[in-house]
Amino acid sequence: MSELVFFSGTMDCGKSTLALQIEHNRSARGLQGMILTRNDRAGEGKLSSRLGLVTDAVEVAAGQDLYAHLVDHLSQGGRADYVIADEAQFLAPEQIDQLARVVDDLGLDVYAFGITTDFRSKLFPGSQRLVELADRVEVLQVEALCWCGARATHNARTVGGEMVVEGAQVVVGDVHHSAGEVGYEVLCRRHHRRRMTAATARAAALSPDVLPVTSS
Ligand SMILES: Nc1ncnc2c1ncn2[C@@H]1O[C@H](COP(=O)(O)OP(=O)(O)O)[C@@H](O)[C@H]1O
Ligand SMILES: Cc1cn([C@H]2C[C@H](O)[C@@H](COP(=O)(O)O)O2)c(=O)[nH]c1=O
Repeated sequence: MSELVFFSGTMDCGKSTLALQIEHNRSARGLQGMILTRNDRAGEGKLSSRLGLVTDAVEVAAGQDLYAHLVDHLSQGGRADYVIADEAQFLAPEQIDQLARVVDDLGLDVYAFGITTDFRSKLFPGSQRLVELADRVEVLQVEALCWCGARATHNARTVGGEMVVEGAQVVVGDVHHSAGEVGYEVLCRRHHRRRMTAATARAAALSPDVLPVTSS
């Protein structure tokens, strides 16, 4: 029975790497996947991992009907044995419904990869729909860690190392970024709630206010 599977986790936990591994293992056995993505950091029509692997993908457009895309592809003699959708948080809820229809009506497995929540710890609409519709939600085994060593469960957006809570939901970026740029950092819930990033924790530790007071 074909399935819609949502592989979810924070940024930088290995989702795209797993997508590329699934693709590699299936293509090594002669299967052919339809690889979809949207707004990958490597550029349009790319699915990339921080381990350096990258493959070509179909860049999903806003409003594109993904079920119709698959039907057109197959009816024109193209082949698709399964579907991989990376950065699935950026898909519209309707597009997730179309992927569910690909599973149910075309009998293809669909593997979707994405972050569940945004920098304000609110669900992305596409991820919400995936949680609602997926046959399985899989949390990745490799733990991304907060600066304190706890499992990272939340994505913070940072500017100059400080966490921000205002701004557009979608801003493409990375956990590795230059100083001053908008970037991201994964945190545990406790430190996300306290808006405490690695940089602000370091600054607080160095602050004279928190140095132990010596009694004389
Ligand atoms: N130099 C490295 N050596 C080993 N593993 C690395 C290295 N750089 C990145 N990684 C691994 O790659 C993961 C990020 O993979 P990626 O697929 O890009 O994440 P995601 O798609 O979830 O944002 C990191 O959590 C880490 O496990
Ligand atoms: C938290 C958050 C993230 N994004 C963007 C930043 C990246 O371009 C992607 C996530 O990619 P990854 O492969 O999982 O690292 O999402 C965003 O636009 N808005 C956010 O709130």
